[in-house]
Amino acid sequence: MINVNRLNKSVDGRKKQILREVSTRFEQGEMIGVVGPSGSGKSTLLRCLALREKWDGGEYTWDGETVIAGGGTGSQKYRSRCAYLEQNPSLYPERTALKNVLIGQVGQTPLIRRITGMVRSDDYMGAMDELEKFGLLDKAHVKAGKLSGGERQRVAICRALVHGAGFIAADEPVVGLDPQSAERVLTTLRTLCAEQGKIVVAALPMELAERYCSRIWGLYEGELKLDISGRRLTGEEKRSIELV
Ligand SMILES: Nc1ncnc2c1ncn2[C@@H]1O[C@H](COP(=O)(O)OP(=O)(O)OP(=O)(O)O)[C@@H](O)[C@H]1O
Repeated sequence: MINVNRLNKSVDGRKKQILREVSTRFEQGEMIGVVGPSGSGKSTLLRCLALREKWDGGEYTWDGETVIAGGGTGSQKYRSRCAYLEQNPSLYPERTALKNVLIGQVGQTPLIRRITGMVRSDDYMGAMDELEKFGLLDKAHVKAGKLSGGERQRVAICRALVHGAGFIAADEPVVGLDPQSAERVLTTLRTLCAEQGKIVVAALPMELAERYCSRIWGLYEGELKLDISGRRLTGEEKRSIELV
């Protein structure tokens, strides 16, 4: 169980408030779609939840353990359990898919390992197993720069899992993908929740959140205005977050 109590976030020396008093709780196995108009704070919320941004105030607990109390970014111990997937995953283009999976993501793996690319041999088997599960075995030795957008997203998901992420925050993970690749990425994420108890929070267009997520959060001007189970939004709900 992850508990968020009164998360506040501002920028520009606290002049501009981006997230306001966001409180919620969620559990293993949930796939949550975050919807809202442009600028409503979706990316900021994801980065705060994945401990990639400093909180101005609020409390964050995981299974009763305090991650953040009264603001801050939390410790490396918790940061390494979260993955933050960007729209265009930042893979090393000249390194293979396998190597990208092995050496990990900023915030999740130590700097020395990312620079040198040093890996342990048992990690190699784990990474190959993960790539196989995601239908990427034939891409393991292809340079990341030569992969399609959907393949890159799936490599980034594998990388997160190999490095022990239990919580994945995905910022518009299917932007720019063709419908088939988008479906594959979202089905992959949904399977991780259903079968492995991972938690995924993803900023998505409303129609995709309605179709793939078990729960939907609606943000408007930094406030969590909607928190409903995954289903079609009513007209009133859409109007409450100005998505009509
Ligand atoms: N570092 C920053 N400095 C100043 N303003 C910022 C900063 N980060 C975000 N903002 C502003 O905060 C608001 C929320 O931004 P955020 O990217 O979280 O929204 P979003 O809902 O993800 O938007 P979009 O759907 O367009 O990606 C926007 O008005 C944005 O311009």
